Amino acid sequence: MPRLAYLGPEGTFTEEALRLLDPNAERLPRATVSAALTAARTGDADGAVVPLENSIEGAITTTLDEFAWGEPLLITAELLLPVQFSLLARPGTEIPHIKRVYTHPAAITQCRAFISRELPDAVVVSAPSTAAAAQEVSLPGSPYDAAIAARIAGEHYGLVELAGGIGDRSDTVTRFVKVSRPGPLPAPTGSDRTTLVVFLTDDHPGALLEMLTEFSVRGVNLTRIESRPTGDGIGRYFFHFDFEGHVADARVGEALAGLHRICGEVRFMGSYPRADGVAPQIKRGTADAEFAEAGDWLDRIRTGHV
Ligand SMILES: O=C(O)C(=O)Cc1ccccc1
Repeated sequence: MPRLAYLGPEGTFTEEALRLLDPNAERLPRATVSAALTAARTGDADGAVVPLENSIEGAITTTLDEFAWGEPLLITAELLLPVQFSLLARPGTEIPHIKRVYTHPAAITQCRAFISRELPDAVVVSAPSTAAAAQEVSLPGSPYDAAIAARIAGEHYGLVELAGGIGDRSDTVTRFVKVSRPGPLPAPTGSDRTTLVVFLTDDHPGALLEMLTEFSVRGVNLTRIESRPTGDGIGRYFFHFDFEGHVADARVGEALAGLHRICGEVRFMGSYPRADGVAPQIKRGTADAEFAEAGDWLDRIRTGHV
């Protein structure tokens, strides 16, 4: 039974994602994404489940930066989870009396319309997670009047639901990933995704285009690209890429090798099954068999067998 750390406490969306990814895992709640990843790195846990991005606000930057700067980890699975938010409070609280709301920043950005319509005068404070907010609000002396969290977190911490489905959109999805210390890769399934972090050592005109060209000429379809500051001053960035395919695919392997040749550092973050099961688009001339045939053709030339 794997032991998986996650952004806790009990009742977070991350816990729901973990239960779906690995129903048999032992769950080890941690207070932050960083603490969950540290547990995976040190061996306190066999792996971790953390949020990576959502369909409204984009990346969870703590996760991206941990992946780039921390000890290497490997993504082995992903999950897309539709999330529904509820306004939760101690029994007896009424919406007009709510002055201070506590929740995770991703919930604040996804419930903006509700907050400005129903709680225009409330101060909204960032919490380490939605369930941490619900837990805090449940304490009798809490400085907060309400939390925004999953309905189940309200049930868990003895809060009542004052409003449900309060997200700006009903179709919001969060993408979670399971990570472990580097080891064997999940086998290719025919519907896979690969994640990389790429650092440039030599900034010059066209550097980003050169990276993109490595994908483009091999027919590799990108599914996410993100730039993050390196911290070394304004204008200094590194890049995250997600794209279709598995590193075992010839076109993906060739693109990686090309990036390795032209970029400062390429951190391979894993090839793993896609949660949506979508098969990659394979352009003419970029299938494994076509790469193999072209390699054989080149060998014949080089060995004088044309
Ligand atoms: O705080 C949580 O419950 C999390 O798992 C992070 C999060 C917050 C809001 C939307 C999706 C994930």
